[in-house]
Amino acid sequence: MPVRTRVTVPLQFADGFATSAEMITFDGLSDGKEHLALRLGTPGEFPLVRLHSECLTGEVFGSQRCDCGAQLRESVERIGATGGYLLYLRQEGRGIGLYNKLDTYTLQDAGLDTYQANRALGHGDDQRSYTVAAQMLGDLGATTIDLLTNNPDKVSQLRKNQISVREVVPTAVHASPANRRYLEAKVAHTGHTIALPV
Ligand SMILES: Nc1nc2c(ncn2[C@@H]2O[C@H](COP(=O)(O)OP(=O)(O)OP(=O)(O)O)[C@@H](O)[C@H]2O)c(=O)[nH]1
Ligand SMILES: [Zn+2]
Repeated sequence: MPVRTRVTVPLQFADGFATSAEMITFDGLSDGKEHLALRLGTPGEFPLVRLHSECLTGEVFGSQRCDCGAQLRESVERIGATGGYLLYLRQEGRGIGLYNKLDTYTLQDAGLDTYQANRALGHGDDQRSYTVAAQMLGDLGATTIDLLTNNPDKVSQLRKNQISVREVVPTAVHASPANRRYLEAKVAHTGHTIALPV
């Protein structure tokens, strides 16, 4: 499954941080979606990698209900400094899609947590598979990596798919009054390693 295109794109974030990324596309990804890899800095023997799941509300519009926008911004800078890859995975709403995610927000506003709301609408807690991410890393020749995440499921799924995760590097904690319940649910429910301030 080959790399299709590599093209350099200058980036500038809302806070002024500027860098550039090589954007990499792929032919024949197993789920047929347009996942994207960003090569940042100069990847060494053990590139720093983030599997980042799409969140249109958080990343495009700055929604404060989650930490996705801040994590994306942080990841680009940190990976660029170390050298590695950010895989931008088209897995909106932990795999249920944008409309379904917004439906779950209405239930969260009525008191359910993020996982209860998914289940109430007939979805799984987390429908993401990282098989395609492992395929992309294989194509990039990045099969022994350090992984930037607080999500233990990303680590275990990659390891089951022939990616050797040497070190798990936590992201910063981007807590705010608006996303605190969401982060607490992740810690309680899926064992995310997020040290929330008391
Ligand atoms: N269903 C649902 N999805 C959400 C909600 N809030 C955020 N998301 C989605 O959750 C995903 C977050 O992805 P990631 O940034 O990879 O976060 P993560 O799984 O916590 O893992 P790390 O950030 O690596 O620790 C994105 O696809 C968001 O769209 C929610 O309340 N409900
Ligand atoms: Zn989000």
